[in-house]
Amino acid sequence: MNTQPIGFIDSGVGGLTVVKEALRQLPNENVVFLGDQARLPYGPRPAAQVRAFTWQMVNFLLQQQIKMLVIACNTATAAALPDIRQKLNIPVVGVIVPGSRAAIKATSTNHIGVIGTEGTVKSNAYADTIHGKAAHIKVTSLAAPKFVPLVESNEMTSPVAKRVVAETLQPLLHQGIDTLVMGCTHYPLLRPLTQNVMGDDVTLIDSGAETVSEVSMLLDYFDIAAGPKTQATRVFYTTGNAKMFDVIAGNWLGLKVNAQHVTIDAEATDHLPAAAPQTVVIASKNAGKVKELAAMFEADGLSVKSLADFPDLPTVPETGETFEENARLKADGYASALELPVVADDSGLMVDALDGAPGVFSARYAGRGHNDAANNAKLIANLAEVAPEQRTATFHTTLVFAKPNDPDHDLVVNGEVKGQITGVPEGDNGFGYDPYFFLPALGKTMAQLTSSEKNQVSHRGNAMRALEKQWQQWFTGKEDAHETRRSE
Ligand SMILES: O=P(O)(O)OP(=O)(O)OP(=O)(O)OC[C@H]1O[C@@H](n2cnc3c(O)ncnc32)[C@H](O)[C@@H]1O
Ligand SMILES: [Mg+2]
Repeated sequence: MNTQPIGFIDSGVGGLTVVKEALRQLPNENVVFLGDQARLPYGPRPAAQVRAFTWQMVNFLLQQQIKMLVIACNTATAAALPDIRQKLNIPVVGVIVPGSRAAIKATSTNHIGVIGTEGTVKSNAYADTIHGKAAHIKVTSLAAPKFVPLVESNEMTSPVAKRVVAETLQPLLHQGIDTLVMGCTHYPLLRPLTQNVMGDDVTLIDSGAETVSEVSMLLDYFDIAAGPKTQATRVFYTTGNAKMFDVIAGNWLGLKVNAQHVTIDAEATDHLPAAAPQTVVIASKNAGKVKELAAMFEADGLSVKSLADFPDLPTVPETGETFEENARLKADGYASALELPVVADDSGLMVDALDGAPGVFSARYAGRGHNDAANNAKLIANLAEVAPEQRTATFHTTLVFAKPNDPDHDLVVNGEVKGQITGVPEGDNGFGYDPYFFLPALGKTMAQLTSSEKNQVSHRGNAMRALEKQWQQWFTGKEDAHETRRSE
């Protein structure tokens, strides 16, 4: 009996598909998992770099006294398994041989498809392994580089995921493939979408699940299984964002996961060029705003989250006196709490006849129990004596984009639009003061515009266009200093 843990490593959350199978097949075993999300994805990286990163993960887990190592990542298995197996004196299991073996068993047309990351496909590891055992089988491999980002941003069932999966798998259809190897441990999280596109006649092989059968066999062979009375522990480490990891891992494993953030080699990470983020959080509780802001980032290929995705996060109070102060408070506060890049918007209506009110108090204009209707009622009451031509007003937005724990380098942009406050509300679109905000040039209120029409003229649209020009450069650290300085 041996109660030391089995170690699992992966570039991200994908290896959890193997852990899930291990919890099912080997419930008495202690498990320790490390995901290297800070340096994800591994797929496009050169093999030598994948090997170096994999060794850093291995060394971290060796300090946890593991009795067996599972490389729950196809890219890392293809790049590093022989080397690691040769140098460690504990059993080391990869995912490629078990997946290949299961595929050979399943095929009757003798044509196997393999999907994997660019690294796995380029290495030819599946084709070589399959041909080493059964040379007559035809193997068609296809890289699916968009799958890992979908899974890591928890987008497994979204319409975008559906489209990406259908488009990616297109070249594998109508070729007589009856067995498809999901050659990346992230892919089983997209299993329903994959099965749907390939059709029910195609057998999907989950290399990770097959790997656990091999682990089970080796535990017996080396006589190192944990005894039946073990109170099993499951420990999770990530080099990335622990909160995000907990959400995905918790859903997938059906456990309460409390991952610990670790740094396995800060020096190696520091030398890497900053990659553009995959996920951006819009730090707003206002669904109208989130919808308008999300459209831009999604068009730039990012996955967008909002505060609605993090319901337990404490609210950052808006105690500033200007739009910029409030937007900075929200962006910096949420970015450091979430350890993710965050965009915050502070916006409001400034009415000239009311000396710029409600201004930064636009959301809470009506005081306790405020809502859009109460705010609008107070606005109209305060303007009752003001002639229509004097009811000029400006909508203002300040957007602040913040990286985690770097408040001195926020990106700040502004946008405005001018109009007039009408006495009679018109239109059902938009939110807040939109039904009363009349645009003389269009002869309509903001609430009479569709969302894309509003975006073309609005304060937020103008600010977003300014942000769109700058954010990618700013994010990778090549920003022009004057764009980020604190405005007076
Ligand atoms: O702070 P968050 O969670 O982002 O949401 P909020 O609604 O409290 O946002 P603000 O503090 O920036 O207050 C902005 C208020 O200004 C008004 N407002 C801002 N942009 C608007 C728009 O495009 N159309 C109509 N009203 C708008 C509306 O009443 C908002 O509640
Ligand atoms: Mg607010």
